[in-house]
Amino acid sequence: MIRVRGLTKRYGATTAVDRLDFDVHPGVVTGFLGPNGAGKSTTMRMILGLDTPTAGTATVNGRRYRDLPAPTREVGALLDPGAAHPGRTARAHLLWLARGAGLPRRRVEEVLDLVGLASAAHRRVGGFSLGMRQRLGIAAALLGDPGVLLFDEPVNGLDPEGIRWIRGLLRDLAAEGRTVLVSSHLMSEMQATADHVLVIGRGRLIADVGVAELTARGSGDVRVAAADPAVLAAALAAEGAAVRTADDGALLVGGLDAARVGEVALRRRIALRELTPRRASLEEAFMELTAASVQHRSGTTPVPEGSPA
Ligand SMILES: Nc1ncnc2c1ncn2[C@@H]1O[C@H](COP(=O)(O)OP(=O)(O)OP(=O)(O)O)[C@@H](O)[C@H]1O
Repeated sequence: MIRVRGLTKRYGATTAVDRLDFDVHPGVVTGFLGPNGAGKSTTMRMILGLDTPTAGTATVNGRRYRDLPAPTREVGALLDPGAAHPGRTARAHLLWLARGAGLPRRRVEEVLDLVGLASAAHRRVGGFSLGMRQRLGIAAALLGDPGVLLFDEPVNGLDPEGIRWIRGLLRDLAAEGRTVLVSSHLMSEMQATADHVLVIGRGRLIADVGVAELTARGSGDVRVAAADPAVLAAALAAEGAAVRTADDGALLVGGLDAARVGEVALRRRIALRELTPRRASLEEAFMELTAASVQHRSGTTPVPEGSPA
């Protein structure tokens, strides 16, 4: 269990983390979501004792990291996959870590197996792909068999097979009763992986909510394809709807439910090819939540074309 209370970090005039309060519970995957610069890495570094809070506390199993008697057996983390020495083999890197933490040699072979690196254990880390380096970083995090795990952007730069593997691993670790906190700016990834999300923007907590509840809270829209979309779009706009056009020419209608959209089309005698009410995806719900706290926004408004949840 991770507990954060009043956690604050200032760098000069920048407040990177601003009075955060949250708990991360065992047995579920908790996503830590926020746009770039929101303060996710800084928060994780403070939980791991790598940065000192300006104010507030972060504890793991009731103690600050530096007060844990055997930290590697209680908490493991993947922060920077580039951390291993390139000239060392994967096995030598893990043996070095195990020795430092007073862990037995056989644990190194176990974690190499667990992350699928057993056959590459004798190879130098310098020749590893990004995916292999991520696996090695995860092996290091799991070395002490800790009950609390933190992963900072673990899917960054991975191919679909690597992403699928990490997704399964995170879910398995949580199912074993561990506390799993995983940061990401990829909302779609969290929708597939997390049970619960903590959303932050500009160092502040915006939401601490179940994934199902968050997507239900988003406003959603209606997707409608018609023989004459321009006429239908004008008719819907006249009824007060917000109408956008998707890449394939279908209309995405906000502010009216599917029944009303159907009635408007019938009145104008416009044949419909599709009429689909869509729940907001996690990405859309997230965009609504963070719109006010995003630091850098592009000039265009994307039209997410997610499948209905
Ligand atoms: N060592 C530091 N010195 C000064 N400012 C820092 C330092 N570390 C982080 N910051 C600032 O704190 C803010 C939060 O950064 P942080 O890296 O925690 O965000 P993040 O949510 O992890 O984003 P990203 O996904 O881009 O890493 C940013 O404005 C960043 O520039």
